[in-house]
Amino acid sequence: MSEHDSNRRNAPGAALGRTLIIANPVAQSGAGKRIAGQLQRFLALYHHDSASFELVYTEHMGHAVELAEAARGYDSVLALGGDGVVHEVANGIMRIGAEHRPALGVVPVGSGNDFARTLGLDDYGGKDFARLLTCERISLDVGRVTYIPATGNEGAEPQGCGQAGQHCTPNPAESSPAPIPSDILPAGEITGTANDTVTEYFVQTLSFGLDAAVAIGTVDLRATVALTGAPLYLMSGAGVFLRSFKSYPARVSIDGGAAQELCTFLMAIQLGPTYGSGFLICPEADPTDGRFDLCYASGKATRAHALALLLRAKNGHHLSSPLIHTATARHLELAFERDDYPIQADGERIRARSMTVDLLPGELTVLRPL
Ligand SMILES: Nc1ncnc2c1ncn2[C@@H]1O[C@H](COP(=O)(O)OP(=O)(O)OP(=O)(O)O)[C@@H](O)[C@H]1O
Repeated sequence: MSEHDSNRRNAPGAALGRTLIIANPVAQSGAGKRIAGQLQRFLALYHHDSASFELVYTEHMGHAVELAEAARGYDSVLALGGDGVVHEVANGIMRIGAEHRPALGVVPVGSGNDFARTLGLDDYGGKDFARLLTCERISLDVGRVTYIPATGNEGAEPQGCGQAGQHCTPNPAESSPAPIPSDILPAGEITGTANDTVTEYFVQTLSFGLDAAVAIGTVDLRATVALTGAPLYLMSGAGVFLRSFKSYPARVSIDGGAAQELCTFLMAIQLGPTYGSGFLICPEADPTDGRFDLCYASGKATRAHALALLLRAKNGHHLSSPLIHTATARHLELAFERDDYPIQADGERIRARSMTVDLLPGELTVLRPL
């Protein structure tokens, strides 16, 4: 190898190779566009070969899936935005055959940034671009969820859960989730023929129940309040606990075991340890260990008790409660009593009556800053 080649290989940014940056201009209330411009200027000044970077802006929800799917031939795709855009870019990349799949990198400019936190980018201020150029390629596990999209109107109100108590028999008028516009399409790919089965991937979190309602609630809230990060999630959480507190009866089978009837107010299936902008729901979760970490609540809980538990999850202190259960898994079958449960994958809403969840070990190459 010549000295020139060696310098080039060790130059900042060499690990990225030919790179497509997919930027959400409206992420974090418009900060996405400003930070993408700053990144472009930084790369033009400091990178050894600025021609190997291309920047493209998303124009609408779901666009990042299409842009990433078309990135075959690139070495890396950087998702600039929040967890929603990371989710879409990951889904686009996963549609590319494994041998041609670019690596996923993140420039976190969002409200939650939980996937970035898993990669050690929690103190990223949107300006530390040099860190992007010194990174390593690692293989991370990916979650795959398969479901038939639901319309959101089927099923009776939950009838309660035996021992679970008052919280399982809510007043329907105060507890029905807001209807979801029909133009919100899943990030996943329609793979079925008869039933339009959707296959969708996630890189950080899949959950249903009150925690998912809080994440979904931030979407509307951020349009009206100038908050981001944990304060945004706490405000959304206050609304959910005041207006929509209830449990979500579900039938859950883990790794092919007998189905359990759960009356739970939350169930999280995690690849990384946090969701909801840093809530440490599964502190031991590790996206390189080939398994999901699960956390679910089961048993009688009042509204105040459930709220206290969720707040304690900010630091992982919820785990000492007898209501909280943990497990690990590679395969889950979930069936819900209704098809309008709040369900989120990396913060994006899914609407389904049942779903199958599988772990794909080491399927995604990810750029982790050193
Ligand atoms: N150009 C666009 N116009 C409107 N919405 C868009 C556009 N590009 C992407 N979106 C949608 O914006 C939503 C949120 O994007 P993103 O996750 O990047 O930022 P955020 O909401 O600020 O952060 P977080 O997801 O971490 O809370 C996603 O559902 C995405 O599909």
